Parts: sequence; structure tokens; C-alpha cells
Amino acid sequence: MKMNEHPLVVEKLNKTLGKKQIIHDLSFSLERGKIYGFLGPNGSGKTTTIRMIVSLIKPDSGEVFIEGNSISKNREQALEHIGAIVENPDLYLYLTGMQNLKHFADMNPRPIEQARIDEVVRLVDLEHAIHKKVKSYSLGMKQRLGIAISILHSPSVLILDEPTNGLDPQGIRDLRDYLQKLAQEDEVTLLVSSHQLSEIELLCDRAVIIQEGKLVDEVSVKTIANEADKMTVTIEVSPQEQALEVLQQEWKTNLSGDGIEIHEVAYQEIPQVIHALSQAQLAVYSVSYKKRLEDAYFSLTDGKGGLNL
Ligand SMILES: Nc1ncnc2c1ncn2[C@@H]1O[C@H](COP(=O)(O)OP(=O)(O)OP(=O)(O)O)[C@@H](O)[C@H]1O
Repeated sequence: MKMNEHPLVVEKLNKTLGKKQIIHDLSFSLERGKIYGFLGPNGSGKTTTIRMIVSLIKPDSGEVFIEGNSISKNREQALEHIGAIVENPDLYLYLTGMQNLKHFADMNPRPIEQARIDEVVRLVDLEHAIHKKVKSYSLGMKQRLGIAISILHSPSVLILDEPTNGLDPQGIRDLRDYLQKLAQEDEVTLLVSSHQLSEIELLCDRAVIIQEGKLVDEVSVKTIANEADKMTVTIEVSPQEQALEVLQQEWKTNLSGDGIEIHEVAYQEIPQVIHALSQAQLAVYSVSYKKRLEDAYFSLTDGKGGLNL
């Protein structure tokens, strides 16, 4: 089959649940090998959209194409190319990780070889625990086993609904590494919904942003960050008192636990800030502007973000 440029295409989806139209003419498409954040305030329709993409519910109108296969007309072929964790994966706690993988491999319509099972175990770094019972796994390990199961059949599109929920910082970081490895090494295209903007910023190349079931924008994470008018930059610099004197000549500043915060700085101004500090022979240890995506997101969604940051 010819590999098309857009492994997932969502076209004019509409969905009413109860009396309320939840999704309105929603269209977007994903480029191969890229990681997309799926962002939107609570109740904006992310889970409903994902459930339509993986064919758990039917849209009232519109279409989803996976590798060119319509999910309504060629459901089986379409599902062959997609992997997903929408709700918590149904793991068998009293079986080992390997027994779980073998069970799901047996349920796949096409045979899955042991070599592929070993490959996914390696990819999610579970070799050391794969013969232990799943009930002894940490949440992060269960999550990784869930991902291993969802990619057993080598899908080219992987959809994860809130995958970092309940994970500790180390678990989140590990998961990010595995997902980036999947995109880079296997050219898997990912759609990852999350409430954690900072997480999306670290993980994703692009973001699909929806509000009230409508597409707000589909953009490069870096572009929306750069397009945010002004942001807060945090600088670790020493000595702080002298740095404050230098910076206050041009910017609004204050001290925070992490260093000096400079407010309303344009992205393009950051080199100027660093230049001013180094001209005064001050030592700059770090410059961060974590809130860029947050600022951009709120300006795109009229400040109705409603996210847990
Ligand atoms: N079965 C249903 N019947 C009626 N309304 C529903 C049903 N399921 C979801 N909704 C409503 O649809 C809207 C979208 O819900 P959805 O779960 O898709 O949003 P979401 O963006 O995933 O939200 P969250 O970020 O909170 O998970 C919400 O207003 C929700 O109350």
C-alpha cells in the first residue's frame, strides 16, 4: 500500500450526545512521524473525538481516514494501522507482563511473532520485569506495558488519552523518552491528549487545539510559543542584586524562588536580556520560559483554558 503523507485524517466530524452538539465540523490531519498534542479545556470534546477516531462511537457525520482507509467503510483495514490507550488498558494482573503480551498478540487478526513481542518489550524498557506478575508493577510500568500492547501490531498511528495521568515525574520523563523514540525510530505518528501544557511542550512537535468541539488551531508548538506576544522569562544569574539593577533599567522584574523573573518579554528579546547581563559581567546559569505555550494557549482560547497547570 502506498504510504500517504497524512496517516490520520479527520474530516468534518459532527457528534451530538444527548441534546448537545459536542463536536462541530472538526477537521485536522496529522503528518507522519510527528507527535501532536491534543489540547483543549475540560469538556471541549477531546475524548469524544478520540473515541470516534478509534471507532468506539460513530460520528453523526464526517469521516476518519487511517492510512487512507475510512473507519466507517473499511473499519478492519483502518484499525490495523491504529493503536490506542483510551481508557486504562485491561491488564491481567495475575499474569506476567509477557503472558499479557502473548494473550493480546493471540487476539490480533494477523499473527504476531515472538520477535516482535521481544522488540516492544525492549522498546518500553520492561525486559527486567517482563516475567513478573503485573500486580507487582508500578503505575508507570503498567502504563508502559499498556503502550507495548497497543503497538504490538506495529500501528503507524498511536493515540493516547491523558497518558501521564497518575505518573510521577520520573515516570512522565521515561514515557516521554519512549514516545519520542517511537516517533523517531519507527515513524509512528502520535496524538496525545493532555491537560499538562508543560508536558505537551516538552513532548510534542505540534498541537491540535480545540474549544467547544471546534478546531481553534493546528500549529507547531514552537510557532505558537514564538507567536505569543509577551512572556515571563526566568533567569538564574549571579550576583542577583546587580542583575536586578541591570534588568530593571529596561524590564519589569521580580525575584522568585527559581531566580529573577522578567515580565512581558518578547521571544526575540531574550538575546538582548542575556547580552545585557553578560556585558555587566554577571554569570548567567539558565534562562527558561516555560510558560510560553501556556500564554499562547490562553490567547488562542480567549482565556478560557481551564487547564491544570
Ligand atoms: N454520553 C454523554 N452524553 C451526554 N453528554 C456527554 C456524554 N459524554 C460526554 N458528554 C459531554 O460532552 C462534552 C465533551 O466531553 P469530552 O469528555 O469529550 O471532553 P474532553 O475534552 O475530553 O474533556 P476532559 O478534558 O474533561 O476529559 C462534555 O460537556 C461532556 O459533559
